[in-house]
Amino acid sequence: MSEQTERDGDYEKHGGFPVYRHDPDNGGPHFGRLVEALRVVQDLAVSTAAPPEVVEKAAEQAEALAALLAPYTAPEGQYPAGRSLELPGRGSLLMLPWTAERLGAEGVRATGVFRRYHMGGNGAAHGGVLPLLFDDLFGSVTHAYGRPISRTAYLHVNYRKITPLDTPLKVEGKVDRVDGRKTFVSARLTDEDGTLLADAEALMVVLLPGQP
Ligand SMILES: CCCCC/C=C\C/C=C\C/C=C\C/C=C\CCCC(=O)SCCNC(=O)CCNC(=O)[C@H](O)C(C)(C)COP(=O)(O)OP(=O)(O)OC[C@H]1O[C@@H](n2cnc3c(N)ncnc32)[C@H](O)[C@@H]1OP(=O)(O)O
Repeated sequence: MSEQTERDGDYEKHGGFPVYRHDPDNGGPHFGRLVEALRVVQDLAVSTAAPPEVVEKAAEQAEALAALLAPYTAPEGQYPAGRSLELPGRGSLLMLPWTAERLGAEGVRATGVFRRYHMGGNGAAHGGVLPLLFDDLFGSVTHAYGRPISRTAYLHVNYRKITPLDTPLKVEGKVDRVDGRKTFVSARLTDEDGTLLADAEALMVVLLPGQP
């Protein structure tokens, strides 16, 4: 493997995408703990008003943590973040810390909560995190359906009700229709009572050989 991320034009008939494989170790024994601790830090970073001496100490510790990890930067597809299927958000801080409960051709279901870090205004989830949730779900839906690697061409979200924080929620997505390179998908976000909070539909387009 070269210094560059491995790219294979015929990577399971996908486009010119880096090779991604599930990390069966989920990053090893401590990775999930690290990601959760960092999520707590994110929650606190957006919701604390600490005095300057505490902020200074926190900044020093954050800088020390960054310096500890920096030597281990790896090429795309070769670090556990995003590939650790058993961890919330697949171990990626970018993703919502949700867990897939069903992952198959019939559809994908995930459960989780929006946390303090995801707040928009007045105690509700930020409108921008719902498309993130749906977009990532649609990647999984398309993959689990057995479609080659595809990119989102459009994503439409209907915000039906305020999405609460710290409340167990469920999202379910499925393939509605396939037409050549096009996969039409849809999903619903509901609370535990089944109340519809948002729904979305998207078009995923299969990448051509070598397409980024
Ligand atoms: C993640 C799992 C990790 C765990 C590890 C385990 C396994 C891993 C294995 C696999 C990983 C699984 C999933 C993750 C993989 C990938 C996810 C990546 C998701 C993204 O990263 S997403 C980022 C945001 N996304 C973009 O950044 C797209 C930018 N964009 C483009 O790259 C082009 O735009 C493209 C390619 C979309 C199309 O371009 P193009 O030139 O190839 O094709 P063209 O334009 O001809 O469209 C073909 C047909 O789609 C119709 N069409 C197109 N666009 C339309 C629209 N907007 N509305 C209505 N119809 C549309 C046309 O009308 C035509 O239809 P028709 O054939 O009927 O005429």
